[in-house]
Amino acid sequence: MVEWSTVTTDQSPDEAFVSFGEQGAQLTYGSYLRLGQLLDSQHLESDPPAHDELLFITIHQVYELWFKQLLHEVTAARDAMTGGKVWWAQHLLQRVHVIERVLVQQVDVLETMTPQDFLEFRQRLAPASGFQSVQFRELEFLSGAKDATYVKRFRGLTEEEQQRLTARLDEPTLWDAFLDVLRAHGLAAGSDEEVSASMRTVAHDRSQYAAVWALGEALLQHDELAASWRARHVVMVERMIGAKSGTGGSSGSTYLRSRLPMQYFPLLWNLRSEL
Ligand code: HEM
Ligand SMILES: N[C@@H](CC(=O)c1ccccc1NC=O)C(=O)O
Repeated sequence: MVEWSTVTTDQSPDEAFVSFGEQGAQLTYGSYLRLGQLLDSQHLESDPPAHDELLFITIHQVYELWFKQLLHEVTAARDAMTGGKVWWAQHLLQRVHVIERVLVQQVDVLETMTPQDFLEFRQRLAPASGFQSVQFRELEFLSGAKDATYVKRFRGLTEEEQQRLTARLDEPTLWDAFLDVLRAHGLAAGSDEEVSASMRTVAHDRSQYAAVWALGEALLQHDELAASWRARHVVMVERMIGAKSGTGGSSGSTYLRSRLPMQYFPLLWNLRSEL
């Protein structure tokens, strides 16, 4: 059997390890990832501490980190479409889909919490609510579902958050960028009727318009995955709080169910009826 001591090296294994990657600035795993800040950001409202509140905070923070990543990818995908780099937009949208599947599946983790255990700290949360997630709303606006009334309905936004949302209302959406792609391929994209006719052309001549068809399908997938998240969220909400009103002041599941039919790209869905 070969022992550590028989390995031929002019350094002991310990010294070799210590010297590895320590040139110049003293970057460490923890300093690079700012773990001091990150792991000191879970502050419970309940007192005495409710066991499940750490899970509740952690899961929301993980969602917000992924929302940040999604905004990064979706913005870049939009810009790639407008800039004529359809292949890059396609690549980024595939990543967006994988992250969105993770977001849907993550509901399973929170559903290991029982309604009784949630009620131990729920009353401490009002008037806060997921309704106030600025990044979630930014993603909706960026995807195509702009609704200025949400900016007014938000209470307690910081100046910076207000500006971020207003900026998203002013900037082009994924859908605007897709219309740029249609035009770049010589397809009309003025009115809804023109866009629908162009999409029928694309659908019926896929060998000619393969990249445009694939991009439309990637957008539809993004839309479908957002719908999946809303559907899982509302069922989880009914499991946790039934028909109670929400801490954010809405009717709760009735409000959330009214949001289920939302579509980012209605013309891509209508196309299915016209084929
Ligand atoms: C125990 C788990 C949860 C319950 C009971 C719950 C409940 C609710 C309720 C009742 C609303 C409607 C607004 C209001 O509060 O009046 C809402 C909205 C929302 N929640 Fe949750 N939620 C839960 C977990 C989550 C998680 C993990 C996220 C992830 C970020 C989230 C994100 C959102 C968002 C983005 C909205 C706004 C939806 C929209 O306006 O379409 N929620 N939630
Ligand atoms: N709106 C939820 C509470 C809740 O889930 C929540 C509270 C504060 C921050 C984020 C939350 N998540 C989703 O709404 C409720 O009515 O029970």
